[in-house]
Amino acid sequence: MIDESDMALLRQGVNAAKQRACEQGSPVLASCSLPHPNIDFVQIFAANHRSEQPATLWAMPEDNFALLGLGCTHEFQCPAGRPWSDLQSAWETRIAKAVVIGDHRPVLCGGFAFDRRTRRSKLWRDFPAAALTLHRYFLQAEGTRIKLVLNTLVDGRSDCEKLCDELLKGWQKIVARSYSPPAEEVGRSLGTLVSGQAWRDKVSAAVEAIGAERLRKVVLARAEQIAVDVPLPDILDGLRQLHPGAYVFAFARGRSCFLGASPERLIARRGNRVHTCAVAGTAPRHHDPEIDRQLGRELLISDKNRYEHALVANELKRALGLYCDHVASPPEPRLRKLRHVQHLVTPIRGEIHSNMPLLALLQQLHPSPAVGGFPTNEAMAYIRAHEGMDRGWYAGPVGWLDAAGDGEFAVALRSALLAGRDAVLFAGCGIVKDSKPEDEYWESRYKMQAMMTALAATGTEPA
Ligand SMILES: C=C(O[C@H]1C=CC=C(C(=O)O)[C@@H]1O)C(=O)O
Repeated sequence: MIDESDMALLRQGVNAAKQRACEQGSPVLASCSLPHPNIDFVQIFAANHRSEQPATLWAMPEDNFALLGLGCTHEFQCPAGRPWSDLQSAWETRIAKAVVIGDHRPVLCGGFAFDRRTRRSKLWRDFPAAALTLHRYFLQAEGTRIKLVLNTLVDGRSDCEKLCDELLKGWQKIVARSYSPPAEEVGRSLGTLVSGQAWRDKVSAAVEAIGAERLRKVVLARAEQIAVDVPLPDILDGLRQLHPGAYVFAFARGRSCFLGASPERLIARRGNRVHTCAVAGTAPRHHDPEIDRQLGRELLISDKNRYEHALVANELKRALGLYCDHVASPPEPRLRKLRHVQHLVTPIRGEIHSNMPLLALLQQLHPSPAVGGFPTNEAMAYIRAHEGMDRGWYAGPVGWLDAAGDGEFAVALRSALLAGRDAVLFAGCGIVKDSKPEDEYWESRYKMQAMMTALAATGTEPA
């Protein structure tokens, strides 16, 4: 696993960082990467997500790409009212002085709350408004190539030999640990979940508000609480297998694990190329292929869904255009078939101005009308006043950012917050002037199936 030559590299990095720390009088990051044999990311995450926090799992099964982060070397947060680009500046400052040994770029993983202006409820207390973590242990898989990255902060008085030894022993412990189910039921008090009927009423009220006010679209979300008996490794494997084209993610903090399989890319940056995607407008799937195709054809020509979709695509293009050249997208939305629903999608690309931080663009794109509404400010005010729940990280951006400013963030949809044997599932629907409460309710249920199936549970509807 980690042999003597790897240890020598680690020592070299840590010693160099100590020397730099002495010169500048402040701690320096040592980041060392080593090749690693094949290892099951899901098993390692599940076995360690409670003891090595924060813990991150990120997988794009179809692309054979996965990240796993355990423990914290440093967490970058963003105080309320400050732009997210501050977080990126702090990261750049840290990385400019770092000692990096190996052919990798250090990576931060984490997420942002949907609405930084609402106070976190008890349910989401372990999830800050904005948190990107430099994990102590980090694994990256691209195809069959796996790298282990060890990150540690070194100061002028650090005992380098001891630091290296602790890192090594820590990793050995992680690999040896096996998954154990949660010891007790958590039994959290979740407050009142909105009943199905009450939510339909909220949709009716939103349709009226859309008729009467400047508001043209608002996304209303709902939550369902269920009991879960499936072990975490099976849930995560289920997500990977059921949704190979999705972003499969899990973030463990405190007693909770926020996980999901999102179909929605908010931003991906490689060099100056950026890609986003409008995903809005939904129809169910059907096991009969002919009916399924018919549902798809109807979705493609549905005025209501095309309108709902166009608000998202236009707004994403506008926001991208503020920081990018050559913004381009196909003229018509396409159909994307997921396991339980089909969506209208419009991929959009551009070339970002070279000095523009990814997190500045991310903040421009979020909340898109796919999760907030249109116009954004009116929709957010409506959600705050009427939705009646804290979305936490649901519908917020989650993903990763590397030392060169490349990264990828998905919108945290098709997700649930798991604590012990409780799960709270979330789903929302874009409400426009022609929305029908009953249809939207069923749409939200289909969307929840993405998680329900992996949790192998049937939803219990609050009365
Ligand atoms: C807000 C959600 O979905 C969004 C993304 C795709 C389609 C949507 C729709 O058709 O309403 C929503 O805008 C969710 O899944 O919780």
